[in-house]
Amino acid sequence: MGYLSCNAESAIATCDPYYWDLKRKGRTRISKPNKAVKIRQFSYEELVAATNGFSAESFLGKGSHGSVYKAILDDGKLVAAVKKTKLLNPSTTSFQNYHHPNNCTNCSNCTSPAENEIEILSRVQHPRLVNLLGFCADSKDKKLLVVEFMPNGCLYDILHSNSRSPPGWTRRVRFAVQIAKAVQALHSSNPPVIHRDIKSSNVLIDDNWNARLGDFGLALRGHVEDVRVKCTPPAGTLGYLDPGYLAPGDLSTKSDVFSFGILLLEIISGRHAIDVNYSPPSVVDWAVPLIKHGDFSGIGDRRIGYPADLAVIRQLSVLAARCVRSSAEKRPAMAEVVECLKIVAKKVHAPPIWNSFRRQARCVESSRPLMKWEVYDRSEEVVKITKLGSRRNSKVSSVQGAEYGSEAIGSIGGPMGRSKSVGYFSHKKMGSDSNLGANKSVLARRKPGLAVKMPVVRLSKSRSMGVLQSPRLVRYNSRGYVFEFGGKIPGTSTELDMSKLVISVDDDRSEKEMLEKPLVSI
Ligand SMILES: Nc1ncnc2c1ncn2[C@@H]1O[C@H](COP(=O)(O)OP(=O)(O)OP(=O)(O)O)[C@@H](O)[C@H]1O
Repeated sequence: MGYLSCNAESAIATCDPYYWDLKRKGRTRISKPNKAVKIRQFSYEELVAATNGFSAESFLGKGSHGSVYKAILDDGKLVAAVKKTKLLNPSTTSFQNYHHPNNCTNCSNCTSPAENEIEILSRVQHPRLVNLLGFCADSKDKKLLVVEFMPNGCLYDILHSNSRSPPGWTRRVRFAVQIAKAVQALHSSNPPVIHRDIKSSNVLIDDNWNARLGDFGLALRGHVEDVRVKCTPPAGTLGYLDPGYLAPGDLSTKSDVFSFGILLLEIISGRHAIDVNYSPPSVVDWAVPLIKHGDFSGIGDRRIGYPADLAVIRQLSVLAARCVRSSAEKRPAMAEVVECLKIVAKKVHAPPIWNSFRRQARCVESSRPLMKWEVYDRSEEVVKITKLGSRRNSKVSSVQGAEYGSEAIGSIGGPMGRSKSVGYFSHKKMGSDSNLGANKSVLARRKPGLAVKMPVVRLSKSRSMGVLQSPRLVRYNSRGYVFEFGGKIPGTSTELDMSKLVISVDDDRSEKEMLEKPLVSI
């Protein structure tokens, strides 16, 4: 995507330099000025050798400022990414357009994105950033950046690629928390750093599948009085850019909050920031009216269905809507965004017993209206946990009521009804002799055309209790398969009737793995 620039050199930028947000909240702890991080200086020859002469095999991708290559350094002990900026055309480069008349060395108009990135990343390091390892200057004194290598691509590809299954809610929320923490770290550093280009293609995924914020070519570090901040014209990526950031003086940390809000909408919906296939094309113009009307069901990514706790979508959507408010002052600070997301993360994480089978389940009451992407008929929708003489089973019911009592989505308005999650069962509550005489429907995501292999559903507790097999395929549509199966676990006396329980599988494994391995292992 292109960069937007406008000439407004005289205004003064603000980036909450006096920490008004923190002071207003009674938190006056101000971090010490960031010390310079020790970074390494590489020789050009070293990088040429490490990238095999910047070969096609080492090529990782191309951005608006240049190309990125994989580099193997230190006899294979260090794998890094080398960012090689292209030769700059003075007529098209924004920083050249705004060249400071005095040719100062302190102004971002007079430094290249690579120099800017080195300047900032040599001061700020954080586990959620793509950190700088070193740099190098070529024979023409053009800077090359050496940054941490991110082997799992960028969030943009993960969200929008058709060739892999989209991430589930747990992973999406985890990414959102990690990106928010990265932005918060920038905003709370001293002096603050405003990234100005938060977008899914600048979020890279490390070898542990953690999200890292990268690409500091447009970032600004400084206080209101700094020449660098005062002279820098607006920039960013269309679709993510704060509409109120029209002159240098409009800049604040809240511009990043806006871009983060767009990114959050993208994470929730799987929609591009701008997509002409939608009306309106802008994700914010599309999503905010839906959120205002409480139509959270229309926001979630249709490819993955619902999270176990529907409050997850509601809370994410409301937070995103707050981030993209047109009035910058009304947007939350990133510290607040992080706190909100941590709460959502607790909801999206199932308790340990359910984590063990890495999927989420939900019961749906018959009174709830059908959601747009649900694949089962209303006739199958009646879900009830019935007590059949077991004290243990009654606990299961009451646990659900207690968990959801304060979080009834239906009370927010809109088409979402109150839902109950079987994800809140614990093996203690089920007891050692629980019986799952069950009729269940299991919905698994599945690509059309793949042969169906019937899953084995293991039912056990802390120890394996039995195996429920031979599920019956009820139907298939483009969203997946619905299985219905029943049976009793051997050696049990009480019965928990989970008739018409609907389990939607939110599983990050591949489709193949998901069908070949047991769907449910309690
Ligand atoms: N540290 C890294 N490790 C692995 N791949 C990277 C790394 N940094 C960038 N890449 C890859 O290189 C490509 C170009 O990245 P770059 O940051 O230059 O541009 P971009 O963010 O895609 O676009 P723009 O410059 O317009 O923001 C991207 O596809 C990205 O996946």
